[in-house]
Amino acid sequence: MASLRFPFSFSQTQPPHYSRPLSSFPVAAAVGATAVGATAAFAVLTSSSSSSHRQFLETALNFLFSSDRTSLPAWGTLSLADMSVPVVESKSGATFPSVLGDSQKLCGIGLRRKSVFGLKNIDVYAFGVYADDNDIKECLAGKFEKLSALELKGNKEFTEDILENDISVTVSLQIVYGRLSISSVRSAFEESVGSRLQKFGGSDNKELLQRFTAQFKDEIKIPKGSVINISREKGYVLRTSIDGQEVGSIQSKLLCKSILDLYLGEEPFDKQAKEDIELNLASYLQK
Ligand SMILES: CCCCCCCCCCCC(=O)O
Repeated sequence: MASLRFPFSFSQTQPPHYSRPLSSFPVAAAVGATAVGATAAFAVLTSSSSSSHRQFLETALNFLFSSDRTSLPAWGTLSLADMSVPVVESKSGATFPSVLGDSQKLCGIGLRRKSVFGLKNIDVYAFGVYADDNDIKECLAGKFEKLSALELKGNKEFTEDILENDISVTVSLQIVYGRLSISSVRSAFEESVGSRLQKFGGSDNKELLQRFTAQFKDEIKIPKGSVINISREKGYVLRTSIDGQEVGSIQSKLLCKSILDLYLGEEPFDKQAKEDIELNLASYLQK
């Protein structure tokens, strides 16, 4: 039988490692558990089937029982973003801040693996998806607020509305493969974004794809640790920056949807990441 371990070895200075970290649901469970007693938290912890959720819950509990904590957040409103701890994608070691800019909260992280010459899979980049919770609420609360976060997870209409609507979202790619050239970044985008442009917009979008990939100019270096941020901003403006330097912006609803579809669509690069992201986005409607 598992034993109760309080406090966990949580350090405020060292970012916690999660392989699959960010479900508001277990955090909410942890917060709730504080109110009803550690026994309930223990029950949730020991019955959690997924080791990542278990890990995440442990961290949440650490936070709650940490001596550094000065005040308890309101019932059910705690998310990792509120804890302001960076999140580490455990397989690659890539670290993601829990909040981007003023208002975008980290909703989930994942890993993009790609097969090379059909032979072996390499880990190319880790990614984090950020969204503005107020935007989500403004756009989608009217339609979905009666459904629980768990009911919304996997709900096709909800996912479709996230892809389609003018909601601020950023996908942050952190390169983990050490020998990446900018031309391979261009061709990877050509393949993945190209297939989505075709799926949603038909075959007549070569020029749009070319405008997007042309942002990744030959002189740009992309060593391990480089960060490519791709943001959908208000008015369906897709802004791209590399290591904090803007490389271009393109106003196109179709392009925005095609990029987000890579991570949240029917065939996402990382299925578990998509689930975590959806659950967190859905939880914003409940707050
Ligand atoms: C050797 C493999 C090279 C792959 C480079 C991918 C770099 C970024 C591409 C982003 C879009 C995608 O993941 O398809």
